[in-house]
Amino acid sequence: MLTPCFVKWRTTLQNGGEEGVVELKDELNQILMLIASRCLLGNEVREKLFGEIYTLFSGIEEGVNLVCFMLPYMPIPANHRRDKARIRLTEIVYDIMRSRKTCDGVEEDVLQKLMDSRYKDGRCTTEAAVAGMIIALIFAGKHSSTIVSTWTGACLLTHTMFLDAVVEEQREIMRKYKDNIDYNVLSKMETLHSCIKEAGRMHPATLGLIHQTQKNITVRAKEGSEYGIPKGDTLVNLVMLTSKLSHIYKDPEVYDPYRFHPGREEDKVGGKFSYAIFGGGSHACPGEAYAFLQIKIIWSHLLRNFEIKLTSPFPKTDWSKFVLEPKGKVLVNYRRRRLESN
Ligand code: HEM
Repeated sequence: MLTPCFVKWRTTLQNGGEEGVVELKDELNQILMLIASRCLLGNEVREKLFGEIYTLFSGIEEGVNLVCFMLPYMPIPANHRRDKARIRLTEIVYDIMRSRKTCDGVEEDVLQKLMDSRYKDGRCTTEAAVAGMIIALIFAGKHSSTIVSTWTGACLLTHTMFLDAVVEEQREIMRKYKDNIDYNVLSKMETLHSCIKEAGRMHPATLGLIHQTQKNITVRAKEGSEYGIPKGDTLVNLVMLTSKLSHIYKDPEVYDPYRFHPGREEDKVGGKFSYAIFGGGSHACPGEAYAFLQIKIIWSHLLRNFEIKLTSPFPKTDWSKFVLEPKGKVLVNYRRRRLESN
């Protein structure tokens, strides 16, 4: 299903040549938009509307900063562009849904699943609800994955030991499975998986999680003291702090993907919420497995087909954004290669 996305992306990445310099965040954003539009929205978008949808989502993403979050209705250009983009995206989704209904077309994508879904009481989903859910899903799926895959690249390209380990893992995969990368093969890329997971821990996309307690609970601190929290209270987990707690993660400021491997498993030391990059509880991210899958597909493809070097300094975090992303341009030099399996 994803091969056409890579073919389309390769043309952009290569820009006609075998080597060059590209801005990594932008490239990853494009491939993730291609994947999202194929898997979530369907063929119509990827074939005919990709450029427009890409621009509209950039308009929405521009509105994901702290000012727009605190003052969502303030008449500033970012809020205006976000709202205009949302209206146009809804129109596009309505058109796709209506044309599928008119032509009796059935596609294999999430949009179709939402269109065919029913509420518990038997009612069909409304057009407005489907459009809202699909736009939210694309945003949730593409934006955070772009950020985590860019941090993964920046971390790997500056840590030779782990880059070599991931490349060796790809060689091993190629020896065994050639280029037949399916779901099962992706689940065998354990080193790459840990490198992505560790990039997420070091650079969490989420500033904090805000949840409301549904019942009275008791929380025990590490020294043993207990705190009662009444039902209805709002709790905030500052993920960028909790993912660096030194009694859970040894040398938390060091990029060390092996901390998740058997024998160490530091993400389990503090209980099930030690690793909260994807949230937790009843509102935990439902797209976690999908996110790992797409980031693994992208980086395994890149490492097998390109030699890549980071040419700009290691990026800083952009604290003005609501979803924390690498600040400024992340430039990489690429040269096409075919990774030899022996
Ligand atoms: C690396 C990529 C991703 C990261 C870091 C991420 C992170 C998160 C976080 C922190 C939350 C809030 C959880 C909480 O409040 O406890 C969340 C919620 C959510 N995510 Fe993700 N996510 C990613 C990818 C995806 C993908 C690929 C999808 C779907 C295609 C997705 C769909 C959602 C949805 C629908 C929610 C709301 C869940 C609810 O409120 O019940 N996410 N995500």
